[in-house]
Amino acid sequence: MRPRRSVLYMPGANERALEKAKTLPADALILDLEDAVAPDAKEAARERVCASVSQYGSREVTIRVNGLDTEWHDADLRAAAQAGPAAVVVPKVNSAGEVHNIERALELGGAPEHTKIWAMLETPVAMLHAEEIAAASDRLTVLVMGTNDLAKELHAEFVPGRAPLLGGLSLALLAARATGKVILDGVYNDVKDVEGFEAECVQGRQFGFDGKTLIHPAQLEPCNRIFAPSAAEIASARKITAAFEEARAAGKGVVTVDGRMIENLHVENARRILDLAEAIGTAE
Ligand SMILES: CC(C)(COP(=O)(O)OP(=O)(O)OC[C@H]1O[C@@H](n2cnc3c(N)ncnc32)[C@H](O)[C@@H]1OP(=O)(O)O)[C@@H](O)C(=O)NCCC(=O)NCCSC(=O)C[C@H](O)C(=O)O
Ligand SMILES: [Mg+2]
Repeated sequence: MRPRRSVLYMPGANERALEKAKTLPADALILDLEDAVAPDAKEAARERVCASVSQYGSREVTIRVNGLDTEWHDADLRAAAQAGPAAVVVPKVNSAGEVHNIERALELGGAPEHTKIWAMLETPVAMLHAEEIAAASDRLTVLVMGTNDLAKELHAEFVPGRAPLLGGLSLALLAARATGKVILDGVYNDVKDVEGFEAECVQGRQFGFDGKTLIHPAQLEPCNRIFAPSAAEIASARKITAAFEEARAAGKGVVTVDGRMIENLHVENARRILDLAEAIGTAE
């Protein structure tokens, strides 16, 4: 299991941020060629980003290309295919057909097998097509929420608790889980609002997101903490797996732990928690 609690965007034209990220505790990075890069800086950013893919140690490094309907998309995809990041992040994916086109372009561009597709879901059409997008290709491994664009398209307001976005978030989560893909929550724009950010991380985790996309280094620590299993969750998961194994050895399929019924499905969840803790390095 690969942890993707914290996934930090960095503007591809910002040399300082690209350098700084080499020391930051992000599980994954998105080197951005899209929204965070001005039109006249797109080509220089593409060159810089592609040249720096291998410089981030164990962090999972991805490149966000410009959208399918832009003049930069084809050249971005060709360059990214050659650079061979862990994934190409594609904004505003709206259909399975678009995923197939991206897949073909990566193959034609000579992308290595390990370069996957992360599709951004950020339009009303994408929400309604979430399952077909998620299921379109084995190369597509991660769905990424684009909540700024989604709010804009919906004419929705940003409010604590995100009520206007919950329908879209739920559809995307259902699609991810139905197709066995990882799913990342959208960004929180107010980098100074620590309390609001933490509340949104907790909400995202409760929803079932695997992690959250971020825009500022200060968001890393709370995000890593909130999306990691707590010590109490790890202890409980250990107790559940141990009790269930004991029960199985005694020929039983169900057992109680601390007064609660435990069946195979709870054990599967406990194992997922232990695998994640192991991958993060907090299992002990
Ligand atoms: C939001 C920012 C513009 C704030 O920048 P700034 O005011 O420079 O921040 P600080 O002065 O507090 O920075 C402190 C140091 O941290 C480095 N830094 C800042 N941000 C990053 C980053 N993202 N990655 C790595 N390092 C970063 C600064 O260089 C400072 O370093 P030092 O000088 O050594 O102290 C800025 O944070 C920023 O640009 N963030 C990313 C914005 C971005 O990428 N936006 C696009 C992606 S989000 C999106 O598109 C959402 C989606 O599509 C949707 O629809 O929702
Ligand atoms: Mg967007």
